[in-house]
Amino acid sequence: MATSQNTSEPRVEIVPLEIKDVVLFRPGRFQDDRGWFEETYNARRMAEAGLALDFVQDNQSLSRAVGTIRGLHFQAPPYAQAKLVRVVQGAIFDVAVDLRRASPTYGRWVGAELSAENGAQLLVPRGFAHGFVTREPDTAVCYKVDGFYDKASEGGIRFDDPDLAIDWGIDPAAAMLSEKDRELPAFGALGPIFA
Ligand SMILES: Cc1cn([C@H]2C[C@H](O)[C@@H](COP(=O)(O)OP(=O)(O)O[C@H]3O[C@H](C)C(=O)[C@H](O)[C@H]3O)O2)c(=O)[nH]c1=O
Repeated sequence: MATSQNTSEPRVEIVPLEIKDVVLFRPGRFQDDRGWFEETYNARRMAEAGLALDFVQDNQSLSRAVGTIRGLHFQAPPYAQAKLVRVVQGAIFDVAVDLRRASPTYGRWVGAELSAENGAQLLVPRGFAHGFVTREPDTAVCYKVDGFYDKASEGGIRFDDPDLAIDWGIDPAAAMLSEKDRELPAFGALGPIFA
């Protein structure tokens, strides 16, 4: 009978990004001959890393086509949401846009490659718009939010806004979008939503 060997101890890896409040990290995987095990979320470890949030809802979406873009979305206060995003199947380029008027990085975006393979997670604080483009077919994205869904407070910005100039790595004309996302307003049309 084969027995598995535990070949490595995981450690949380935090990768600094250009917008310091958006955090990219990897919880760490216990690798052995069978594969791996990972604590994908641990409230105590998040608190120890200074990333404590009270998540109240888990979401999951499946996007079948490569080049599917979901976003850029946010919920306005008092229903703003921080998000902890990870990919359980496939891969995305995940993007956060700083909408906090008082922020030195207001109107700036930051992105990271998240995949089932790399196990990376992106923590997007309240005050940001969030969106992603899929890099593989049948990509499943799971994310925790710290505020309940509130349709009336939903807002968004069109993915190809020229002022944001997000490099999605695809031809914008080839993007798969929902009708809702095709109709999203320009960044310049946003009012003062987040202080
Ligand atoms: C977000 C959400 C949606 N819905 C319903 C509303 C629609 O009938 C249906 C699809 O919603 P939507 O087209 O907004 O789904 P996405 O385009 O994936 O939106 C999400 O994509 C980007 C990347 C985000 O960061 C947001 O969390 C979220 O806006 O699910 C719910 O019932 N609860 C929810 O929390």
